Amino acid sequence: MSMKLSRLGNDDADQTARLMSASRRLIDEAARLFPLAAAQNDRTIWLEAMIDEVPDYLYFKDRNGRFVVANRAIVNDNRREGLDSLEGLTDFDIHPEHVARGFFTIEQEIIRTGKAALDMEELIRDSRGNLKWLLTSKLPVRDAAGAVIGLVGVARDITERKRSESLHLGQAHLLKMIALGAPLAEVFSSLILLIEAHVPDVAGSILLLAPDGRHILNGAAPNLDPAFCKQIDGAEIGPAVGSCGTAMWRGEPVIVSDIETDPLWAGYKVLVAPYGFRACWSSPIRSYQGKVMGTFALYSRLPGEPSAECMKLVGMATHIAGIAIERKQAEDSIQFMAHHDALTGLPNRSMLDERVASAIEAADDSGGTVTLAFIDLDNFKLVNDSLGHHAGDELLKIVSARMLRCVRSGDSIVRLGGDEFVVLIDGALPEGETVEGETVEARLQAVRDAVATPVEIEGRAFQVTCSMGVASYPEHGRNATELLARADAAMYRAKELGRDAMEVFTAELANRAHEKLERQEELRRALALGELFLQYQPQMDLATGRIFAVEALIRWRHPERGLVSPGDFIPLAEETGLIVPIGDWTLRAACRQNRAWQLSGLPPIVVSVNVSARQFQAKDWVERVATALEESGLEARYLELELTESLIMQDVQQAVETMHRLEQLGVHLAIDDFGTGYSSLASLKRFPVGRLKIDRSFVQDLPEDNDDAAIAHAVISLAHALQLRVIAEGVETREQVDFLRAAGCDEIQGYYLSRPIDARALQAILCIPNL
Ligand SMILES: Nc1nc2c(ncn2[C@@H]2O[C@H](COP(=O)(O)O[C@H]3[C@@H](O)[C@H](n4cnc5c(=O)[nH]c(N)nc54)O[C@@H]3COP(=O)(O)O)[C@@H](O)[C@H]2O)c(=O)[nH]1
Repeated sequence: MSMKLSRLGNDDADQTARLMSASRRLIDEAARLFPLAAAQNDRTIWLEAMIDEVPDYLYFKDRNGRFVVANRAIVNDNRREGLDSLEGLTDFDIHPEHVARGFFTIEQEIIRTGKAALDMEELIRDSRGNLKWLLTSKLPVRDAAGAVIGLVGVARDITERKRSESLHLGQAHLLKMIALGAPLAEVFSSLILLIEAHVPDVAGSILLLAPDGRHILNGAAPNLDPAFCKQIDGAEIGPAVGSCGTAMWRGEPVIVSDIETDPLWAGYKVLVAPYGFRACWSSPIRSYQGKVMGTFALYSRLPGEPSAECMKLVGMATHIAGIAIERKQAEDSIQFMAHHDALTGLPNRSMLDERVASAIEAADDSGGTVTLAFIDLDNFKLVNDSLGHHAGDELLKIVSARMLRCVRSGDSIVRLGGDEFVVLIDGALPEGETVEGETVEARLQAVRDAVATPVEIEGRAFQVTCSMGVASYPEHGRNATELLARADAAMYRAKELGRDAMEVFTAELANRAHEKLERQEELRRALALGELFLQYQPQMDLATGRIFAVEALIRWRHPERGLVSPGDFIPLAEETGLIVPIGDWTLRAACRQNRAWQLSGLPPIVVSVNVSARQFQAKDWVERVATALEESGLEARYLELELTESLIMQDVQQAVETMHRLEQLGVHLAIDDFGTGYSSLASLKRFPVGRLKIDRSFVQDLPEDNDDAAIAHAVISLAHALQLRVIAEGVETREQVDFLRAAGCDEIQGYYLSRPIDARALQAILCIPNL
């Protein structure tokens, strides 16, 4: 028995041990007294007086299950009218048949086997109708000869413990439901049922505050009539809108103890009257930050106020409901973010695939068609570069909203990223097919017109057009990927044709797209097979005539097409991202070559390397430069990186930070093609660069062209004012050299000095003292 007792809590074990020892004494006493029981003597009186003081049930039954002795606790809980004692009764007299049968079976087993049954949990209903949990032990009683003559029972009321256990289990179950993402309505129903199981005669309800913060939405009310709930759904909250509408409005609990008389229910009591509810106690459900998200209410058929215990349960319920709602909201917002673009709120690429797939499915069922239009804004970069990202974002939001207004509810506008959008429409363009009385072409034209309507941002008005490429299902592609690729190819064609145009995919475009893919593969192979190599073009100091630097220029020796100029493959490499590995290769090869020249005894020079935006924006770009230097053994001061204005202007802040990190490495920085971009003079002074390179386009018509001459003068004086050196590129003639020297230009590069040549040929030039 001690082993069994050890399974109980300390308190329970002590008490049970105490009761068991009292029972044992009672057993001894009863065995001694039994033959005389009919004529109770004085000793039984004091014995009964003693056991009557014990708050637990204590009784002795004969072999037939008849009570011989029963203490006051069990008698009180099973009192029937006109009955002061249980003596002579059996469980069949005081419990329903099925309950009594259960007790009887166990007791007969104890009597038959002589073995005790310990710590049994039993559920009974007492004479007041209350359900009670008992922890019961029953032990056989033997006479002097060892024969079982009956049994002693000890039972303790453990209803409170069971109640709190079931509450804890219920809470744990609810939290598990929430964690596993069970539907909110199911969580709410379970929560309400849990509270209803612990508060007698109430019906629970959870209402939610709509996202507009003004209206009530049904949450759950498993034991309220759905017709009643329907009447409340959508009601506007306010200072006198029943208990819940008022609790949401006030943001505090509203306890209405009599619906019939309370003014808060004046306009609503007729709704609840048919269901017989007289009291309604409602408490707000709040978010972690305290925002009201709904209410938890209990309806009672009796007028009155809730007990403190009941309000404690309501507090627990509002807390759990709050967690469930917040968890659902977080899940919804993650879900939304995964499928929508954060800036414009439009569906994103992942949603496009789904929508195209279901549009295709619907088209297959109806024998219809689907049109996909790829849109790229034409002058978006200009806005971003000149007015900054904030203005660019504003523009994207305005254009998105306008496009949305041009399409029907069944159509989709998707933002792919940057300034690229997709319009998805049921129906095909080429046949001029009409959807709801309007041709698809007219609808797409409306989108283009909406984009092209002038916009005013930060007090400045401007116009943005778009290039649109269109592909249709089933004519141009069988799935989202194919349709998108073809619409994209058509959009590129529209750009090539001068922008602000709409192009439909054609077989010719299909060939071009195929060719492009092939060229991309060829370029990838070229890098792997070593078909790329570098040429170097010298740069001369005009004051000393010394070749102080060279620009590294990439070349491709194509096995069939011969020498391919970078102008033919760098744009493709940039578009496809291949520029990153190609640029890495160029950087490492240029550093290695420069170090090789130094080791061969030539006077040290700087090697200048072109950098693309994609390379520069790579997170580990500075580390890549450091690695190239380390691997080659070249000192950082013999490397210069040429950055274009447009590259820097894509994100000035980020660019300046990266430039500073490169400067700390000791690398020189120059701005290439100066004058062709849109760098503001104000930001120029923030860039840690050493040189400006005047673009070839301003040099080629010098000295005759007055405009170019003026530009060259302006760039030179600006650079000098900022303590920068100036190099002119594309210098081909003696006249140009003379003009530039007279204008104060520091350095030159161009065919006048030398075309780009390979490393060995350049070595020969470097050996010539001064040009
Ligand atoms: N990201 C990288 N870009 C690179 C790399 N190598 C080259 N490039 C870029 O490709 C563009 C075309 O380059 P290329 O055909 O090599 O033309 C260069 C020179 O050959 C040319 N040049 C030089 N002097 C003259 C001249 O007197 N007349 C004349 N008509 N052309 C001349 O100019 C080009 C150099 O331009 P720049 O870089 O702006 O100094 C070109 O944009 C290259 O930048 C690479 O490795 N990575």
